[in-house]
Amino acid sequence: MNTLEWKQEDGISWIALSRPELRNAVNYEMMDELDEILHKIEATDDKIVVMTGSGNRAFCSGGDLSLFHSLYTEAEAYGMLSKMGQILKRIFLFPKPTVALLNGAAVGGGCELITACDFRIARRNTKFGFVQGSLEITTGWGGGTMLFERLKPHDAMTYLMTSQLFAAEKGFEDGFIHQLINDDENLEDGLRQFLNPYLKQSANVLSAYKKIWLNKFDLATFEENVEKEIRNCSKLWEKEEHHAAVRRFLNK
Ligand SMILES: CC[C@H](C(=O)O)C(=O)SCCNC(=O)CCNC(=O)[C@H](O)C(C)(C)COP(=O)(O)OP(=O)(O)OC[C@H]1O[C@@H](n2cnc3c(N)ncnc32)[C@H](O)[C@@H]1OP(=O)(O)O
Repeated sequence: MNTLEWKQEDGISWIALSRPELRNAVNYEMMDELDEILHKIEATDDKIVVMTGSGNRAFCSGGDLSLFHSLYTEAEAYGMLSKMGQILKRIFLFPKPTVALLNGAAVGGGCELITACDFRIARRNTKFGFVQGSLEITTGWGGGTMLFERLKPHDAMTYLMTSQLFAAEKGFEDGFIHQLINDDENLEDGLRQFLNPYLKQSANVLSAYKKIWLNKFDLATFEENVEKEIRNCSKLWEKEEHHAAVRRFLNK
């Protein structure tokens, strides 16, 4: 694995996004490795999947703009967006409970990635934000559709429409972040404290309850809405406003 680290410990499968020099931005290799590792984890008797980032600055900064800025047309954008969209759907529908441990900022597609997880845990004052609007696009990996399954509609619309960065405390108030870890606490210890009651259960019990949660979904409509979201983002991607916004970021 070049872009991820995977370890299994005490019933937990840990996945760490590992491109800290680019704030764990997602490239094609990371997508392929994520897909491979999720397949492997599904076959283990691990109870819970924890996804985190390497370094202490970012969980994930979304798509790798230095790479994806070369995608110009709607069709080119759709190819990348739908590839990662499939992986986010896989995480959202994963048969074991999934947890995003925010070691740092989760922005853009990185915020979509944490939304695909069942639980989110963050150190106080960690920032998260669906900043795609500031790049003249919308969520493009399915995270917008998934957010409406995690929050009250008004809060989901505020997160998406304002393109703002929020502190973890705001997410905790809204029920998006499920545990805040204090600055003087070790991040992993704080996670284990949150997970201990879950880890006391068997893998079968945990996956059975995850299945009950997923059974409520009209899967066909969910998948259709994710596809529409990806198509919408692809259309906006092609516009000059988006390309100019990405150039501004890369030339900052
Ligand atoms: C559907 C998803 C959607 C898509 O793929 O279409 C996206 O996700 S679009 C990308 C949206 N993401 C962003 O706009 C986030 C951009 N990054 C940031 O806001 C910051 O980097 C932050 C808050 C994540 C971390 O800030 P910090 O001050 O700690 O770091 P720097 O900004 O100085 O960045 C360090 C270094 O990393 C490079 N970098 C950061 N994010 C990306 C990225 N998404 N793609 C490519 N490169 C990224 C940044 O340019 C710096 O590089 P350097 O060569 O050291 O200047």
